[in-house]
Amino acid sequence: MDYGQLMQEAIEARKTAYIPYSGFGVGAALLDSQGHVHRGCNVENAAYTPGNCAERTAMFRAIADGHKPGTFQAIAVVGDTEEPVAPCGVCRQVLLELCGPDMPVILGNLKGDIRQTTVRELLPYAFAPSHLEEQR
Ligand SMILES: O=c1ccn([C@H]2C[C@H](O)[C@@H](CO)O2)c(=O)[nH]1
Ligand SMILES: [Zn+2]
Repeated sequence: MDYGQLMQEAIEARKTAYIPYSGFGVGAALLDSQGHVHRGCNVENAAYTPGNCAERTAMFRAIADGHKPGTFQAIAVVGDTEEPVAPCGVCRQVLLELCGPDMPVILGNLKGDIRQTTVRELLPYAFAPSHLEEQR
């Protein structure tokens, strides 16, 4: 599966977004170590705060299906945006935890613009799991 195909999966995932409040649909597609895709969409809530982003839906779905942190190959994310969609800060932190700093992140929009980056580029100087193990 190439990144173009992964983006197509994200575009499909976006169609299931539950977005009664923002109207802003996002889709994500996470590629696992076996080449299988885990789709995610954003899921909103009347109380707003409980809403979940597409990226986290895809990651949590894969973890719940038994995949281990650090074993994923790439994630594609898409929104109907002028520029390739920008993941929120919370998702960047979860991407670091579950996908690691070097994993490719493919950002896109419905016009077909693509931006390839990494988790490290999206979250520099990050607070990381390893910091909890440091002793003084
Ligand atoms: O990368 C992003 C950015 C935003 N959203 C969602 C959160 C909310 O449901 C809506 C508007 O912020 O879009 C995502 O799912 N992923
Ligand atoms: Zn997010």
